Amino acid sequence: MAFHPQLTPSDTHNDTLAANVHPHDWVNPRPAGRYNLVVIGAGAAGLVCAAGAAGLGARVALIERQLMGGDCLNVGCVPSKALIRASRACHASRHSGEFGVVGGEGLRCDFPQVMARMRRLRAELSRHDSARRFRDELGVDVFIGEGRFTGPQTIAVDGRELAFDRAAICTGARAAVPSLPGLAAAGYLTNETVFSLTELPPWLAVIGGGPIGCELAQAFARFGSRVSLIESEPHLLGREDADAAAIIETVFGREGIELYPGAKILEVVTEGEEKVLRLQRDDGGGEIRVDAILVGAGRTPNLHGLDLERGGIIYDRSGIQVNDRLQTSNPRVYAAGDICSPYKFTHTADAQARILIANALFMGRQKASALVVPWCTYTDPEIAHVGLYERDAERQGIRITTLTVPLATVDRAVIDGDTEGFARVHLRRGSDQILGATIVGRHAGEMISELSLAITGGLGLAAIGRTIHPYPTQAEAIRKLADAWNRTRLTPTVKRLLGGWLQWRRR
Ligand SMILES: Cc1cc2nc3c(=O)[nH]c(=O)nc-3n(C[C@H](O)[C@H](O)[C@H](O)COP(=O)(O)OP(=O)(O)OC[C@H]3O[C@@H](n4cnc5c(N)ncnc54)[C@H](O)[C@@H]3O)c2cc1C
Ligand SMILES: NC(=O)c1ccc[n+]([C@@H]2O[C@H](COP(=O)([O-])OP(=O)(O)OC[C@H]3O[C@@H](n4cnc5c(N)ncnc54)[C@H](O)[C@@H]3O)[C@@H](O)[C@H]2O)c1
Repeated sequence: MAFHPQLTPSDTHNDTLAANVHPHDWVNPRPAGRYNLVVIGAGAAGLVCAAGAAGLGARVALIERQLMGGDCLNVGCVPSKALIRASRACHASRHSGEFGVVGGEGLRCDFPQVMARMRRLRAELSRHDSARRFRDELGVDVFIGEGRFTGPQTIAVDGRELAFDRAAICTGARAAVPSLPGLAAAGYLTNETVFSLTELPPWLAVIGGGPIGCELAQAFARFGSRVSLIESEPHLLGREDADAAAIIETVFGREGIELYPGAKILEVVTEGEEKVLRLQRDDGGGEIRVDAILVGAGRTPNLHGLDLERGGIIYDRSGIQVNDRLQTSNPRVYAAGDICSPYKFTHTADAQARILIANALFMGRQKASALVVPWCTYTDPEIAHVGLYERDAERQGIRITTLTVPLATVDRAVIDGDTEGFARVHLRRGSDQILGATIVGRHAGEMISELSLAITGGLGLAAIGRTIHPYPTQAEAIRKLADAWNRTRLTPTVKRLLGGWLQWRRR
C-alpha cells in the first residue's frame, strides 16, 4: 500500500481510520456496465454525489486515490476543529481566574494526548465515510486508485475502464506552497502533515494569515508553542470585514502570537536544527529562527493525473472550468467542490454536489450562483459571515445601511466574559432586506445561520425583530440589530406624530 503521511503515527486510531478510508485489503469491483455516474474523488463533494445519486437509484462508481473523506475528515475541518477545541480547553483552564477558579495559571497542555484525542475522534467519525459503508450500505462501486479520463465517456482506474453516462470531478485542492528560496530544503508542514505531529514544536512559524494560518496559529500558541505568523498582506484574514479582522489581530497580539503583517519572506536558511526565515518589511528586515514552518498560503487544485484533455475538459490554474450549472466543457462531465469553486468549504462542496446530482442526472437547471454561502473561521472569537461585505455593495453600486451591535451590550456575552465581538448587518438602504452580515463572537458560527436563513427565505430584519429570542443568549445580538433598525424608522416626523398622539391621549 502507498505511504500516506496522513496515517502516521501508527496507532489503533490511525489503524481504524485506515481500515475505513483506505483499507489495505480492498478489492476493487468488476465494473458493472455503463454507470449513470462515475465520481472521481471521495471528499465531501464526491461522497455526497455518490451517496445522493445511489440513494435515488443510480448506478454509481466512486474513485479515490488516497483517503475516503478527503481533506475535511482526514487533514482539514475535523482534525483542525479537534485541536481548536483542545486549545480552548487549555486556554480556558489557564485563564479561569476571573471566574474564581484558582491555580490554573501555570497549567501545561499534554500535546501527545491532544493529538491522540484528535486521532480517536477522527477515527470515530471516519466510519461514516468508509469504503465499506459506501459499498455495503449505499450500493456504490468503490474503486481505490487514481482516476483518469481515457475519452469523453470513459475513465480508467486500476487497469479497468469505466463507461459513464455522466461523470463528476470532485478532486479537491491541496496546499499551495510558495516558491521561496530554501523552503523546500528546510522542510515544512502543510495541512497534510501537521496533524501527524506527536511533539509540540517549541517555535512555529506560520506562513499565511488566512483561515488555516489563523486557526492553527492560535491553537499552537495556546498549546504552548511560540508562534510567529507571517502574512504578506497588511492584515490577517484580509477578505473579512476590517473591524472583525482587527479584533483577531488584537486577540492574537494579547495571546503572545508574534504578528508579521505586510512581510515578504526573502529566503529560508537551514542552520543546524533551526530554520531561519529572512523577512523584509516596510520598517526594515529581520529574521525569525524557528523549529518548524507551517504553510497555509492558499490552495491549488488537484488536476494532476486526470488526463483532462482526453475527456475534453477545460481547466486553468484555478481549477476545472464550469458553467453556473456546474457543467464542464464536456457536457457529460460536471464538477463540484474545491476543484471548481471559489468558496472552498465543506458545506459548499456538499451544496454543489446536490446541485450536480439534480443537473447531471435529472435534467435539473439549478444554479451554483443561487447559493447563499455562509462561512466561519474558528478562531477565538470566531468570525462568521454571509452575503455581501460593505466593499461588495460599493463595487456593485448598491446603497446600504449598516447596523452594528457590540457584544458588550448583550447580557449573556457580558455574563460569559465574551464581550469581544459584534453582530453587523448590511441592509438595502430604505428597506429591511438583509444583504450581508458578519458576526464576531465565541459562537459566531452557530449564530450566522439565522441570518443565512433570513436571506434564503427572503425574510427581512423585521421578521427577526418579531421573533422571540430566549434570554439570556448571545443570539439576542441579532434581535437587537432588528431593534436598531426599528429605531432608524423613528424619523423626526414619525416621532412628532407619535408624540402628538400620546399628548392627545393625556388630555
Ligand atoms: C486545515 C483545513 C481546515 C479546514 N476547515 C474547514 C472548516 O472548518 N469548515 C469548512 O467548511 N471547510 C474547511 N476546510 C475546507 C474543506 O476541507 C474543503 O473545502 C473540502 O474538503 C472540499 O471538499 P472536496 O470534496 O471538494 O475536496 P477534497 O476534500 O480535497 O477531496 C478530494 C478527493 O479527491 C481525491 N483525488 C484527487 N485526484 C484524484 C484522482 N485523480 N483520482 C482519485 N481520487 C482523486 C483526493 O485524494 C481527495 O480525497 C478546511 C481545509 C483545511 C485544509
Ligand atoms: N473555517 C473554515 O471554514 C476554514 C478553515 C481553514 C481553511 N478553510 C478553507 O481553506 C482555504 C484555504 O485556506 P488558506 O488559509 O490556506 O488560504 P487563503 O487563501 O484564505 O489565505 C492564505 C493567506 O496566505 C497569504 N500568503 C500567501 N503567500 C504568502 C507568503 N509567501 N508569505 C506570507 N503570506 C502569504 C495570503 O495573503 C493569504 O492571506 C480557505 O480559503 C477556506 O476556504 C476554511
